Amino acid sequence: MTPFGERLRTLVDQRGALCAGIDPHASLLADWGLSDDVGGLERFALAAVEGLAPHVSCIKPQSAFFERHGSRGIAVLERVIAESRSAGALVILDVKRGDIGSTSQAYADAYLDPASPLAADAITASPYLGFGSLQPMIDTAERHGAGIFVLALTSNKEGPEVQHARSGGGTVAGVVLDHLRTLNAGVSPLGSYGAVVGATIGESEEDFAINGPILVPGYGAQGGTDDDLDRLFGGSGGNLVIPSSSRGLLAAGPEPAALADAVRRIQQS
Ligand SMILES: O=c1ccn([C@@H]2O[C@H](COP(=O)(O)O)[C@@H](O)[C@H]2O)c(=O)[nH]1
Repeated sequence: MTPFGERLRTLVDQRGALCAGIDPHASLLADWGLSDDVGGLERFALAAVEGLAPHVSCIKPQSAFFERHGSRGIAVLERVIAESRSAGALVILDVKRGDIGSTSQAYADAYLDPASPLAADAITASPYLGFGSLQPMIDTAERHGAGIFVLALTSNKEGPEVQHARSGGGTVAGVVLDHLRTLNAGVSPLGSYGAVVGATIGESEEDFAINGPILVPGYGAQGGTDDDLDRLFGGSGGNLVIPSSSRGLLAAGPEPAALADAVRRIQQS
């Protein structure tokens, strides 16, 4: 399998960098006139895939909103992954997994091994049990040409307590970025190991040049703007910045054509 970073680079050149999040909040189901049950979830998620997946490089389903509907919700997530990929998008499954190494392997088997029904092109992962605890995920991603986006500076206001803490000469987030830089070193056209950096983090002195993708949630509903993207990442050449919007796009539904228009408006802005 072609490595994730290379597949992402190619697709962004064709479709632009925007990532569309599929977060079936109960309030959005209500806004779309759907019931907060697995039937409503399925109609919501598949309409979102139809309107968004043919037009963006990445679809990012938020696993939690499917898990809250139990096993039938997970079955809908499997369809979202399969149908988004059929529409040509790469799927970044937002599961933020992280655990001791032996359990990390089980997460890797679930989400990164193509033999699994939940396999995605990439996942989000938490390094806060120590970056080395992610090694089974990294090895599995390497074997199957998948990607991993590791939380560095998250978009929520509580993140700095941990992520700005000092470790060695820099911050904890800086250590995470250093690990990613090392993993991606020398890879062309782009490494497969990305960072998650929120559009809402304000000023930052971190070095974001990791030769890999930077997934930027917080764009749209949380207040992040194009100016924030320019300010934070304008100078970090070699990266690929992937802004991700969920509620901001989904508010345009339920018509798939209206969702597609919302994508076009952002892509042209
Ligand atoms: O730092 C982070 C990491 C992940 N997220 C996730 O992204 C979406 C954001 O949804 P919006 O509706 O566009 O606000 C959501 O799934 C979060 O869990 C994040 O927001 N910040």
